[in-house]
Amino acid sequence: MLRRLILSRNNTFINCRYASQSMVQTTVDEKSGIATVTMNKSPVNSLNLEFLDEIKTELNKLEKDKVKGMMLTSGLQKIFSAGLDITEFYNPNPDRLSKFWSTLQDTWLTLYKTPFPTAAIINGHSPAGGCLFAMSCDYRIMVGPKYTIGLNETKLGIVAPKWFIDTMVAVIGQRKAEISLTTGKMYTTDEALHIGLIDESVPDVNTALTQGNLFLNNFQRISPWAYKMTKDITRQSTVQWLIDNKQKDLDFVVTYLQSAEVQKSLGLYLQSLKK
Ligand SMILES: CC/C=C\C/C=C\C/C=C\CC/C=C/CC(=O)SCCNC(=O)CCNC(=O)[C@H](O)C(C)(C)COP(=O)(O)OP(=O)(O)OC[C@H]1O[C@@H](n2cnc3c(N)ncnc32)[C@H](O)[C@@H]1OP(=O)(O)O
Repeated sequence: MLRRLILSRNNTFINCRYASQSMVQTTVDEKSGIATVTMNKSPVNSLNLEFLDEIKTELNKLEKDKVKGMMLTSGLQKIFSAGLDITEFYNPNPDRLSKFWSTLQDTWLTLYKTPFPTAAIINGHSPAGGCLFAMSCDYRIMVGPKYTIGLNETKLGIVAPKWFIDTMVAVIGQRKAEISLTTGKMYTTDEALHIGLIDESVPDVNTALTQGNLFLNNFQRISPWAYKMTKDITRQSTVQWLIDNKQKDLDFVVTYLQSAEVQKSLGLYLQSLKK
């Protein structure tokens, strides 16, 4: 791991930690203690095993370094994240599929439970797993108006797992989540703001980062212990369900994803993407 100091947008020095050929770049503003984690896996930030592992490792490092907050964003032009890498579960190797799903569970738990406040800077499309990661942050700022966000699993002929669904219910409520999930709706920025899936819509990424810093700076005046306890209590039932059902969730998903019917739907969906 290499470290260097670079000059940030607001002319303060930031501590930049990066690994050669890394898919995740992190900078930490020395003054505010706020980290920016940038996902950078071309072409669409699809979440495969190695990428998830890198994100999880980075989040754990930030926790160890006691950062004061974290913004999650994308280094790609128009995509926050295309969600889970479909090639991990289309014609999969069963061992790798198990490893992939356990890593997804652990990465999500790490992100959802961070002891520091988090903001998603959604600077591009954010379907499915991309939407899950954005919803797992404490606050969402999306660059409008061109991009879309949502849990579109039914459009792929698959079902969002219970913990994806519970995460969405926690953000927009049961009724809106049910409609969103069953229809696989991808919302425009304006629509997402209207239903509360995002907290702010802004015209460009610089404004999004400024607003993200503003949100995270609110916590300078909040006790970290009070913050963490409140977040733990609020998110407890969703987190605990997965902790208690990790193996069951894994076994079910691995079997379900390898069924002929699901594989057929995924094949057709992948073909439509290539077109
Ligand atoms: C009974 C059941 C009960 C309980 C449930 C139990 C189990 C459930 C089990 C499993 C659930 C699994 C959950 C999955 C959640 C997911 O995240 S699935 C992924 C969903 N993602 C998408 O649908 C996004 C698809 N992509 C797009 O819409 C567009 O690509 C995007 C808008 C992101 C970008 O558009 P554009 O810039 O035009 O790029 P391209 O479309 O040309 O794409 C570039 C290349 O990237 C490939 N690609 C795109 N997305 C993915 C992806 N998610 N995974 C892998 N590859 C992807 C695309 O094919 C192009 O490849 P090419 O260059 O043509 O080779």
